[in-house]
Amino acid sequence: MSAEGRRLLVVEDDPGLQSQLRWCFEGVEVAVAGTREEAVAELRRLEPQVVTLDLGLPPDPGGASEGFATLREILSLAPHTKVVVVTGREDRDNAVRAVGMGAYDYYQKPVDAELLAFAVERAFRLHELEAENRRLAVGADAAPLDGIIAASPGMLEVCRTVERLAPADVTVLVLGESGTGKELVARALHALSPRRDKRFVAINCAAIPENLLESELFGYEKGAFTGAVRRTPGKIEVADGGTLFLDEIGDLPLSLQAKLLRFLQERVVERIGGREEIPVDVRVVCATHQDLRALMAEGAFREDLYYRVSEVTLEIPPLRRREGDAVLLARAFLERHARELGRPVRGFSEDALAAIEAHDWPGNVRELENRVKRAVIMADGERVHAADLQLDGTREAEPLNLRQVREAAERGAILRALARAGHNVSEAARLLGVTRPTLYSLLEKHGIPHGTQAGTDTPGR
Ligand SMILES: Nc1ncnc2c1ncn2[C@@H]1O[C@H](COP(=O)(O)OP(=O)(O)OP(=O)(O)O)[C@@H](O)[C@H]1O
Repeated sequence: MSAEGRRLLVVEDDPGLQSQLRWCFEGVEVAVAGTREEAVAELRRLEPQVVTLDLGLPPDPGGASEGFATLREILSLAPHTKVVVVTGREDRDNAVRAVGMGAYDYYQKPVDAELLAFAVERAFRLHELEAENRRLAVGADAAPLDGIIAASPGMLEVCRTVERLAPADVTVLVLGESGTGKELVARALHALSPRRDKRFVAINCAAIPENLLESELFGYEKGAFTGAVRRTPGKIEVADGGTLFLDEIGDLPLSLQAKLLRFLQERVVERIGGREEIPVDVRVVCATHQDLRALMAEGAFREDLYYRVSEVTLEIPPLRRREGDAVLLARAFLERHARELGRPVRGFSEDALAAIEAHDWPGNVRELENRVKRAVIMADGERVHAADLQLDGTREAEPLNLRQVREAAERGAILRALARAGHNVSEAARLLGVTRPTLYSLLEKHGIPHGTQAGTDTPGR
């Protein structure tokens, strides 16, 4: 916001002081308000970074009740605003109370324009610094391991185990419900290992049909089957020197279980249609949300393979059993998505926080992230409410001004068009009835990411 310049709102009912203060701040756009209603209207219109607020406003010019009410309203609508309260000479108690309520500073009358200008200058500078810090802090949240947000004892223990296991080449089996962060843990094992500069190759055994899975894993020679037009290395080979992450190992068909077991024992692969044994040095990490012991009992999972892949097992607790993590994660996702989507959303209402804590999160962190992302798009004001998360509770957020409502509507329309157009910008522009360059500048304006998406088999991140 500060990129558009410094804006100051002077809330003062004395006409003499009003005209004096209007002109004493250089390089600052100034608006003046004489009452609480005017102040809130100007706050919505101007979006000032700094407000000077005379606590003695009508109908209580001798007291401070109206000033306090105004302060409360300003800080609830625009919490990052720096408010400098201006009080009578004898009124230090109220000044201190105002600071306790969240005002940035106080200034006692009689007004010395030069001194007040200093206080206002400091407030602008602090606002700019804080805005910069907020920008930098996004994503650098409590991170016991790079990329993993956690504070609960259960997850911190997982992180400590990851640190201990990462340097060793042991095969790790990561267990946990869907969406608990198993892939994230596998990536952390890679990132903290000496293999970090080589590739992390992920393959989801449940997502690929059996006949394709074999060629995906082991590769093939030219002419090995119809359509095999050129020699293609498999994922295992591609991961040479790095880490191979086999997700949903419980879904690996029995025929491939035998082949994988052979690879784990002998550390060589043979491409389909090939004769050569190719030595491959990979660290294998597997994951599943299934009960492998039950699968073994049914004969659906080989016992010898189980013992190979589970040299060490690591259990990721479900989100409902991580005390305090849901709110921590929700805050981090809100900051991240608000920034990426360019939405003016700053936090959660009380009812939203209560709902986040009360919810069972059957889809774990993935469900939480999806709900927060959706809420960031849907929220009308600065706060996300329980209703935006589609959790219980229905209190409506109050938008700051019409510009914010318009921007939210504009952004919503763009996101829907992009989704409908499969992220094809030309097609989305056509759906929206604007030119491609116009859409590009709108994407920039709203900070909506566009362009290619990262794959899962990029070299270690
Ligand atoms: N502790 C965490 N901190 C930050 N992000 C997390 C955390 N746990 C999970 N995530 C995010 O949640 C999403 C789901 O995580 P991930 O894909 O690792 O789960 P998974 O257990 O492998 O899921 P599945 O079993 O469905 O494959 C990802 O976007 C991941 O980045």
